[in-house]
Amino acid sequence: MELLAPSDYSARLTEAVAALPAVDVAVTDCLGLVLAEPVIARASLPGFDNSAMDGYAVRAQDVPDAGTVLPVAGVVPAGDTRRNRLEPGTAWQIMTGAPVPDGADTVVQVELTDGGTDEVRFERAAEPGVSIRRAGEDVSAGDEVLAAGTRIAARHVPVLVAAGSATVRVIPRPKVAVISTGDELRSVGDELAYGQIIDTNAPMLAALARQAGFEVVHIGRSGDTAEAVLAAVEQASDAGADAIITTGGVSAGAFEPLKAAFEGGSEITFSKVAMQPGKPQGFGIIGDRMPLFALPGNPVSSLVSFVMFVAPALRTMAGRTTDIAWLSARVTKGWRTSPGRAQIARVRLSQNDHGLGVAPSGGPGSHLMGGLAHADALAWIDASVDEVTAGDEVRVVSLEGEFA
Ligand SMILES: Nc1nc2c(c(=O)[nH]1)N[C@H]1C(S)=C(S)[C@@H](COP(=O)(O)OP(=O)(O)OC[C@H]3O[C@@H](n4cnc5c(N)ncnc54)[C@H](O)[C@@H]3O)O[C@H]1N2
Ligand code: MOO
Repeated sequence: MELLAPSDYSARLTEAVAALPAVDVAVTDCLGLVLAEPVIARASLPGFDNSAMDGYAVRAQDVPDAGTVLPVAGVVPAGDTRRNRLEPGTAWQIMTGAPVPDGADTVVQVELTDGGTDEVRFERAAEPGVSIRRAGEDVSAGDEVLAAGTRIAARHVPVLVAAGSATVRVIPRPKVAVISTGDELRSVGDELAYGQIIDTNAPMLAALARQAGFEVVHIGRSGDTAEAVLAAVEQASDAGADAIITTGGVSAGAFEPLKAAFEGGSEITFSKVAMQPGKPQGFGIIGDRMPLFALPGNPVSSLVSFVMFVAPALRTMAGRTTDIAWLSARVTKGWRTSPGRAQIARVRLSQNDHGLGVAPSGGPGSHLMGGLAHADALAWIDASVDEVTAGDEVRVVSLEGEFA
């Protein structure tokens, strides 16, 4: 079977999926989601002229000199819903955020006065237009405050909330189900007979999916028969999943349950990708538009496949970027790699005077979980390269964030 270039394989997956249908979500619950429509301000911001300082609202012309004394008409606290009026020759004591009385054209901060409550003495002449935050100077009602396609971050929340909509139309977070396959698998805490191992891939893939910003709705496991796989897939889809990730059973052994369940049908295509780890892959759309990613069983192969192929496709479903957040780093200690397949190497990053440095972390075996825990990034090494040497520039993606 011909080896596919990783980029071609990834494109095949991202092109086969689509953004989920938009839904309305409370503005307070939309962190990390992508706007399906622009957000239009229902109200101007600020909503009214208000004071930027604690002090006195006056007409500047009434405070022409240092030493001017004016009677204080009252106090305007923040939240005052009265429509106050300033009579010429008087002052209102005013607090930060309080509405400026009609007729006042400036605010003198309290530090420049004697702070009086019945009458107030000013230390210097007042300038017009000081310390007033004008209605609409930030946002005007009807303005587009956020464009469709914006992924909501904390910095967007104030304007989103203040703009006055209780809900926003967003693309929901894809719901993911994870299924591990293999008769040898047991759960953490179970007694292991000789030949059995703990299922590490299902918990790892669930963690990867959550780390990348998706929701996990089901974690299942299947034995090594086609019937068991099909039953597990049905359970995952009953759990409300938008996408299913399986691990194991996609290579050349005598018991390859994913292949047994789907090979020969038209739904899942099994491929070999020119990448190490992560060569054997399966993907297809099953039933009613359900993407199924069939990843290799070796734990590191599974992790690399998630970062390289599954996460970009799930991001497409979430309306997010397909791009992986590659950074450029300079190799500080070299390593050998076997040519023919792109190597996705486990590495550690360091910061040095020249920028980001990168060194290998552990061996290349796809079963090495201890070493994986010490790597904090993956480095892309082209298929044509057989030796990476100190000083080479390589692309790396951090394993700490969302990979995008
Ligand atoms: N004759 C060949 N053998 C293999 C080939 C090949 O091309 N020809 N490819 C190798 C490569 S590369 C990979 S990667 C693996 C992929 O194997 P499968 O996807 O079929 O996965 P399994 O055989 O089920 O398991 C492989 C390995 O990983 C362990 N495993 C599986 N699931 C889990 C889990 N949930 N948690 C922890 N560990 C798991 C499993 O016990 C095996 O050791 O195939 C190579 N073989
Ligand atoms: O492709 Mo396998 O993932 O090399 O170990």
